[in-house]
Amino acid sequence: MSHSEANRVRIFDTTLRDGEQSPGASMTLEEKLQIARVLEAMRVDVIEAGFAIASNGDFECVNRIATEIKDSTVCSLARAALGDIDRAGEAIKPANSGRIHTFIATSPLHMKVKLQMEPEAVIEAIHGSVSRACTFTDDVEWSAEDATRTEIDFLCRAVETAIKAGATTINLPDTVGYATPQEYMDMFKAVIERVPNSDKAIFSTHCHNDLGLAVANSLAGVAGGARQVECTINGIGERAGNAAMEEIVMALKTRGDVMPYHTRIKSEEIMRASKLVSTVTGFTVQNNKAIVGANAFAHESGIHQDGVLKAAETYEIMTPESVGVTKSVLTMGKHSGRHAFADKLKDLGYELGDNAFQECFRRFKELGDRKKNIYDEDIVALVDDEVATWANRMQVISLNTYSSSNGEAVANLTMAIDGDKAKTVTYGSGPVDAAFNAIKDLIGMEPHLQLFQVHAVTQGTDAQAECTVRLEEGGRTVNGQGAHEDTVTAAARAYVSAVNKLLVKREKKAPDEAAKVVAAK
Ligand SMILES: CC(=O)SCCNC(=O)CCNC(=O)[C@H](O)C(C)(C)COP(=O)(O)OP(=O)(O)OC[C@H]1O[C@@H](n2cnc3c(N)ncnc32)[C@H](O)[C@@H]1OP(=O)(O)O
Ligand SMILES: CC(C)C(=O)C(=O)O
Ligand SMILES: [Mg+2]
Repeated sequence: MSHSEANRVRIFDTTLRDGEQSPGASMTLEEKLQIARVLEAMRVDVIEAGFAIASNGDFECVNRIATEIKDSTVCSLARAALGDIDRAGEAIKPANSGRIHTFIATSPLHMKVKLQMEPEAVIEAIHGSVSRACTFTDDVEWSAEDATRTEIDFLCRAVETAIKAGATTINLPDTVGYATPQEYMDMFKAVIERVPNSDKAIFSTHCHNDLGLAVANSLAGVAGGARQVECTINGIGERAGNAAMEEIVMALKTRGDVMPYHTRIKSEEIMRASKLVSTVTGFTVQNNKAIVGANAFAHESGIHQDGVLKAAETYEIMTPESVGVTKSVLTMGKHSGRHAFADKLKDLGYELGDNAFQECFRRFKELGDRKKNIYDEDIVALVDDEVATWANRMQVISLNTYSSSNGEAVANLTMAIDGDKAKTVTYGSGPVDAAFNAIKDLIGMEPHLQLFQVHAVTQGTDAQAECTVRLEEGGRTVNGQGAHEDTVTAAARAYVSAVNKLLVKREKKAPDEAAKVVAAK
């Protein structure tokens, strides 16, 4: 990729102006300052801080940002009206580098219906507004609002007028997100070629996302000769939003082979900016949003996880670090495979033998079928439970319980006892009581239940339950744990785990007695 100045694309961020025009996205002065600081740290070229005439609050925001921000140009929007321009000029006065961005619509529809102005009057307004802006700063941008629905001859005349009056940046917005990439590129090519003084200005894109084409159109505009892109963090903005800055920056960075342009943006700051804008506006970022969505660097399917573990480039076209994400995530779920599961166990500090691993994986898949999100805590609970019961003499094979609010509960239990299957159907006052009675029936022991505790491993009604059972027998006290997404099964597993520990204690003291009890059933 060539890093010549001719191929440098300036990033003009309008999160604080067009972004704030999203219904419900209003920001306070302090919030705007916070965002402006992050934009400056990202090395954004121009920050459009607001529309100074809109309100005293907007004026103050532009003015404070102009006072504080030193490394980015600070800009205010203004209509083609002297009052607007004077207010914008006043607001940006303290800036190290200040810009006035003045605009007027040039499409037949907007001129006739909205402005109710003849085209000639619009041309005069362009000259007057740009000239006035130049009395405040030599950095003046002019925009042809609704450029993509403007007749090309008139657009060229308007652009020529603006440049003659002193505009150094010419913005050709797709105000209503109507253009296609080919059309947008052709418009830039035509204007740059036909306007005699076009070499005296930098051309700019400004795209809205009504057809989901804002980013594609912006990149097409760059291919057509634009060297400034107007965009917002997370793509927030009027209606369906503006072109998303993070997508433009990373598209140019990742595909320099076919788009030989560059920005000076520090892309590692992208995630921080995205999170801040989302928090401040309350607009959550969709999980599958490019670059900054929670799933942008997350892999759940086993084949992808296996690929990423072998070489991240198999399924990642940019590194998470390059956008400020610490690392990619292998999300554990029903689509995960053995490679990812083994990697997760290693991360969690487990080393399992082959049989235990296969059994844990089987239970993990079962859990995945039933539970939407599998957290690390679920896997820890599952593996601990499996490891704890692996070498045990007694295990719960299956348990079905039936209970109602006004009657006895029934438990239908199958257990493995020293390798043999044993079954029973038993009653109780509730499902847990029935399950415990069933276990006692099969093992032929009557330990005293001292404690029964349940807690949810993670959040949600599909969370696994982790149960603790404390049993006492002949002065020996043991705790057993069990985990399962079915609370009664978790309780039964905990009970049986405690019984196994009692048997171990018995064996240590009186091996014959332990053997007798188990053989009794
Ligand atoms: C495509 C865009 O994003 S453009 C920017 C849009 N952003 C905003 O509008 C947010 C801030 N806006 C505001 O606070 C207000 O609209 C203000 C302060 C700018 C104007 O408020 P008001 O004077 O009450 O006018 P109102 O908003 O109702 O109507 C807009 C007026 O500006 C005129 N106008 C619109 N664009 C321009 C322009 N570029 N140059 C000159 N006049 C314009 C309209 O024709 C209309 O004029 P009219 O009152 O003679 O009919
Ligand atoms: C003010 C202009 C640049 C604008 O936001 C648009 O046309 O979308
Ligand atoms: Mg806009």
